[in-house]
Amino acid sequence: MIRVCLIEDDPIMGEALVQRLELEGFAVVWHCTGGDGMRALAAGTADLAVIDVNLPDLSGADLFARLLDERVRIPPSLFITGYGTIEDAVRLLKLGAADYLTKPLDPTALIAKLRALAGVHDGGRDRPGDEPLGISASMRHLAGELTRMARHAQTPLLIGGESGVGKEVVARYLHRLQCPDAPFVAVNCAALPETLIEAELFGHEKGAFTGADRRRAGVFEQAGSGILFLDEIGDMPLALQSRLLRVVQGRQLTRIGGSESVAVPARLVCATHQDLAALVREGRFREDLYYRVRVLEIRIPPLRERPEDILWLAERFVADYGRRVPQERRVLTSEDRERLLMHTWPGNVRELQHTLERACILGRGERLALDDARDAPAQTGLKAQAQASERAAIEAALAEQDFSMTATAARLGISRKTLWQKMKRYGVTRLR
Ligand SMILES: Nc1ncnc2c1ncn2[C@@H]1O[C@H](COP(=O)(O)OP(=O)(O)OP(=O)(O)O)[C@@H](O)[C@H]1O
Repeated sequence: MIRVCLIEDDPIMGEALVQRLELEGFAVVWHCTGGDGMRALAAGTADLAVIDVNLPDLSGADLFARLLDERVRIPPSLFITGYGTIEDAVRLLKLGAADYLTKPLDPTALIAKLRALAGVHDGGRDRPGDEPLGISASMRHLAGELTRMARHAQTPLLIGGESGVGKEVVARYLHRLQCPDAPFVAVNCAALPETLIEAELFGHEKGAFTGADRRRAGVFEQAGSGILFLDEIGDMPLALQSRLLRVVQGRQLTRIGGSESVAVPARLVCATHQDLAALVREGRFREDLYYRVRVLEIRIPPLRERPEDILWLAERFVADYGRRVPQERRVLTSEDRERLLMHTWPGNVRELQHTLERACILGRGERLALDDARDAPAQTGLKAQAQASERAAIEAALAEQDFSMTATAARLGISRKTLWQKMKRYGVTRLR
């Protein structure tokens, strides 16, 4: 059983935490003053500590600093701060705290963090829909909304949010909640060649066009009664948007070259990092389709707006690496945590994941090489220079072509798919 030393002076909060922690299978010893807590930690009988920063006799931070001075082996410690600012958290992490939570305290988030620190998995993680999206209030709220939305299995949903925030992860979460045994089919409208999108979506009959040597079901059909995830819906060519609208409205389609109507029971979940309303105003996205696909709508906040998720995700990515490469298990130090919290993550979760993957690969022993990872794409050498100028050319062409994927790809003489892949590789987004 994991032993938790709880240092909390508020009697109501302390009692509630003891009850909840014991219910979750932790053994808790509760101390109401900093002095008592310090002596308990010095005795070395706890596996984890939960420490309120504001204690009557000495602050949680002072308590921690004194134990450090006395060279006590302090267990991984999670602080409860009343201020909720990153600066406070960073100060505590600098001292060596494992993590922090802000008041009002979310007990479920506390349990998740304690389990992560103790290296145990959530008991229910393997149940469908239980894999959490994050521990921040906004991601928990979003998970709750998805639970409600899962009950309306045919209503289209639009997921907005910057590139790399986890739109596909959220769509898959909805799928686990709604229909885990039905298909989940994902299509990226920006990566598909324009000439193939129609056949890919709606399928075709044998002989419908040159090369159509057999009947083929499109993704709408492949999704059956599951979920069809159309990523980057803002990049759907205008000509196809009216056809998509007809299918979404009538819930049936006709394959290219065919006449038979095929029922479409799948739920349509679209995603975009663009401002669809602005695309409508510019005449690049049909207004009627816009209203049709966003009957339900959610926006995933960028990582910088939910800093509580940064360390939680980071722990998961490092643990994932350890599972994949057991001979190279790495551990985040307090300096690593501090550095991760200070960065604003313009590339969101994807950037965090890639940074930690590189830091794990380049690390040694238990240590991650976070600095080296952040500097990895350093602009030295011929190859790096060629890549830097390729990236600059892509950014310039995108701006020149008003961020249209099709026009930019044509301007650069490459396919939309290649353009998409290069943008992903260089972390180029199309935000104005
Ligand atoms: N909550 C999460 N938990 C674990 N991994 C996540 C989470 N959110 C995002 N990721 C990871 O971050 C990466 C980007 O996520 P995803 O592809 O869902 O983002 P996106 O918003 O759809 O990106 P894009 O707009 O570029 O298509 C993926 O590798 C995904 O596994």
